[in-house]
Amino acid sequence: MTVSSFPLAQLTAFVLAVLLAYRFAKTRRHAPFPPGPQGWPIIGNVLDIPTEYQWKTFAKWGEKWGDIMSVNVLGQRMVIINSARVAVELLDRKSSIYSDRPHMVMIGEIVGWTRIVSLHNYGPRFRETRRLLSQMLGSRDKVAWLAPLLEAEEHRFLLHVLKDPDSLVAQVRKAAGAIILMLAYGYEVKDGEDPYVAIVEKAMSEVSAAATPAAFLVDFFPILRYFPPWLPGGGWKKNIPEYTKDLDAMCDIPYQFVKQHMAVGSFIPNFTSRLLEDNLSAEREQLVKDAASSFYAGGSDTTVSTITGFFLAMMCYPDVQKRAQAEIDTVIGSDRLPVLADRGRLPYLHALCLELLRWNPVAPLAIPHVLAQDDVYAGYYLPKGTTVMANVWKLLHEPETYANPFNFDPSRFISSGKRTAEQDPRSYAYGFGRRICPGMYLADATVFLAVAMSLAVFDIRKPVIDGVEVHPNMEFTSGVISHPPPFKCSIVPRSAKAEALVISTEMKA
Ligand code: HEM
Repeated sequence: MTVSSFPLAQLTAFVLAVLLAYRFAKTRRHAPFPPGPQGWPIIGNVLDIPTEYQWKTFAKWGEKWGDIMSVNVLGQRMVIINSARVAVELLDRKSSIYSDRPHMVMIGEIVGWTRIVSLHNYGPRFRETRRLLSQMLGSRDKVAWLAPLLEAEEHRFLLHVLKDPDSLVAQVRKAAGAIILMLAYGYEVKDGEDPYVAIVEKAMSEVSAAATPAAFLVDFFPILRYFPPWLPGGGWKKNIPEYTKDLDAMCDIPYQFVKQHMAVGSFIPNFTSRLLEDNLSAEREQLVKDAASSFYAGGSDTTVSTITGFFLAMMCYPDVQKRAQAEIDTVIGSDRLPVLADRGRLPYLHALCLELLRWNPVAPLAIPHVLAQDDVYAGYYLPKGTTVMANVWKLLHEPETYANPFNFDPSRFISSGKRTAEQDPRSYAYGFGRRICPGMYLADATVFLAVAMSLAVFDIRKPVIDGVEVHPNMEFTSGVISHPPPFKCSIVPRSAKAEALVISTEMKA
């Protein structure tokens, strides 16, 4: 093995060099692209793109190269948008051609995640899945019908946090999973370890690790998928069987749960059951199954980041917390918990939820879009197949749009006297055009309930350890989904009455 691996390594290197040279030669034939940093021959800007916090580097590059710029990644062009104007003009207004997704060979094609809507190409299957999701979640009014379920789940969350404040993040995660599993499959999550939550969380953690840009060379050179695993550099293949098995389990097991319960006539109506009532073709059944899994894929980790970030923000900005609590006390009082229908009467709470979306956006670079046909914009040539990334983080920290953008200040979204409210961050935080987040009304409602209910009953403070107040790290993580860093937090009931309210409400829930 050791004797033969040297020529094999050389052979692999040779084949890669040929592939790179071919890609480079192809690229040079193209007309001018939007400007960007000078890259190296063949590999382009690969070495310039950091592996972490890419949105910060892209924002800095934007100062030099402008609102629309481009880089070359191993011969593939990637356009970066650093302004709201360009994002709206391309991704919203020309959405019919800017709504494809990157071709992810490893996680998408080989493991099979292309069955989930976020990785669907723009086409009939994508449109049908979006139509089905929209029937349930596509407007504020539709989500208002789900209010009793969301409120019950957030009540349960309060009780679990009351009993064990140190398990905050686990409880946020569990509540998000419980909402999705109930909506998609009518499945009620058990207390303690839940087997269905474990199945979906495992598949989700695998895809988030594998979906990191440039994680696999095969995404750039699809021919590598046909190389045997024993060649040098073939180690990426070893996880494929496990990843595929876990994805199948995530899609199949909750779906079978619905079918079994429908067969005996005992089920809570849900997204899947509503679509399974007629006799379906095998193809249609597959589509319904995959659409239901898309709920979890899109909604499990995202609201978790925003709600956990809320607890971090409240510790660090006690004045904001006091003002929000004062609003609840005045408008709702202390005899009941806030509900979704109260939102219109709680403008500061509403503004607080907007500021959470803006302050540290959950998806700082959204999900990349891909251009389906050649386009020309502002004199630049953008060929079919170009990956287009909107730097959502930059759009939401633009000083011309948001005064003192690094301050956490909900009042920026409230008009007063001569001051007009700043741009609603939901215009960008949920993405763009035909790919805009299909769960945004659900996310909006879930975040509002978690924030309003928690502030109604808890005081959230920095922990005191050995008599010293501990200041948390505030730097959110890097990644497709950005999370608050781990932190400790003191969560105590605001009063005996608040505590009793949590306990009694849970009994009703
Ligand atoms: C605070 C919470 C959330 C935020 C900030 C958020 C944000 C986003 C963003 C930025 C995208 C990419 C849009 C684009 O490509 O332009 C997206 C896609 C998606 N989101 Fe959300 N999301 C959230 C919650 C949810 C929830 C609760 C669901 C559950 C149904 C969901 C389901 C999806 C799906 C299925 C996609 C893929 C859509 C597609 O590719 O067509 N999201 N989301």
